[in-house]
Amino acid sequence: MRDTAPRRGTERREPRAGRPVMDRPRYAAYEAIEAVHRDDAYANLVLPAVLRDAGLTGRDAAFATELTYGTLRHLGTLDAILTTAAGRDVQRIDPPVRDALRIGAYQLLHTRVPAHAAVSSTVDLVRAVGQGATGFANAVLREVAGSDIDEWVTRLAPPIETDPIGHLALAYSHPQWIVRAFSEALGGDLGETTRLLIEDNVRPAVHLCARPGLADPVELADEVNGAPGAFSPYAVYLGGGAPGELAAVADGRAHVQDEGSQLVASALAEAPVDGADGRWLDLCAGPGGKSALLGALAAQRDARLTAVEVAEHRARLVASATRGLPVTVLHTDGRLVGAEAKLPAEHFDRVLVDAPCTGLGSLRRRPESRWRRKPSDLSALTRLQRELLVAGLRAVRPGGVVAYVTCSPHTVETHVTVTEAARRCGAPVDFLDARPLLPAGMPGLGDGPTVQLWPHRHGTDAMFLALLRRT
Ligand SMILES: C[S@@+](CC[C@H](N)C(=O)[O-])C[C@H]1O[C@@H](n2cnc3c(N)ncnc32)[C@H](O)[C@@H]1O
Repeated sequence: MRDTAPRRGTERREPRAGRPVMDRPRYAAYEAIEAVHRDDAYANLVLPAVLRDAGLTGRDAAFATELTYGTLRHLGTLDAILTTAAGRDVQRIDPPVRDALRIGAYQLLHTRVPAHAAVSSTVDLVRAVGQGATGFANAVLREVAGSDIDEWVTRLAPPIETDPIGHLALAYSHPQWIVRAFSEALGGDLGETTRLLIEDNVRPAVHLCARPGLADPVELADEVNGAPGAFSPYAVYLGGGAPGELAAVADGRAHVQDEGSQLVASALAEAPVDGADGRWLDLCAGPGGKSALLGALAAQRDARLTAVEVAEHRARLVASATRGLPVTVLHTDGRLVGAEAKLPAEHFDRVLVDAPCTGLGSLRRRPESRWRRKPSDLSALTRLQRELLVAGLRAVRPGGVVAYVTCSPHTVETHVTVTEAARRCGAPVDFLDARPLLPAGMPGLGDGPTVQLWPHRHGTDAMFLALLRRT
């Protein structure tokens, strides 16, 4: 098979003049995926701009979105298949041709697009972006189309009996270290791990938070053609459409927020504290989703939230997300509790430490992130998590409560961090059972005292919550 030599440069590539431009949804998906790989861009940020520039709306935009997100999620498996079909490592294929082939293979193996349409449209795409590789692309795609996805997995994945992690990683397109971390957090249950991996490959519904005191979730659900959430009293599941265009979001009655994030923030607000309850602190606030919910709850209870964020642009996002609410935004390092006048020690009644983390709990929302994250990210992150939680435990007064939250179920970021911070903080702390602070009847919350939410159990991101009371 013939291939073109890898091309240098990162310039934007347009279809070559004089060539027919293939259908716009596929080209839009190609542009978005190329930007993700070339510029380390985020698909959820780059795609809306690509769709707008291409003038795509409705079904065309939905198809381009499916191709972009689906191809990026399934990249690991698609690359293994393409490597076999091409007879060479996929990394050695010219990047534009490689991305086009990935989009073609995704259509062949994961959509109802007829095989001839998937092949011919991809060959058109390669003709526009890949200079002379059409014969190669045609041959590779015909090879891919010769088997369905189950046959490919049977052929390429190691046996589940001898290498369960390797098998699941290939079958459900996740890096092995992430499958291992999920399996460990799920107590080694491979059935549950499989259900989680499947859920990570499905695009989740957008959740809104109807701000308490400002919007009623049932009325909001009617207004946006959505449905009230299953668990959070503030959640509304959006049926479709762009949340940014909703009047309720524009006028501050609601904001976009995963239901799991709503649940952990409201658990902190509901946790019992002894005595005064007017000083609340969010130590890692950007971009401000949990600050907005806590701020709305604080407004109903005559409390005030201090929202701390170290990154200036994210501190501005917090200010904008909490406009009109009793929230003071501080642009500073949360670890300065006790050293910064506005962050006195032993001062706050409720403290949220929603620490920076790997984000392994929200892979379904960020299709490229599973391929970007590395196990080596863990050591710097867990150190920062521990330091921030120690600072949070310094900030809370005796009798007050700290919530430690991550959007990752990795046990090193959850149990290990919490245990270490509690040991090192130098103050007496007790664990509170977080389960009774989540809605009654919520299934699958485990043995406590901490709570791990899961996409496959609860339809939420995999949020972890530990509640610590300063004694
Ligand atoms: C997981 S995010 C918080 C999400 C936020 N609570 C929300 O619901 O929208 C973690 C945030 O902590 C910020 N951060 C990182 N290091 C920090 C530090 N030393 N002090 C304060 N904020 C920090 C990051 O910039 C990031 O915005």
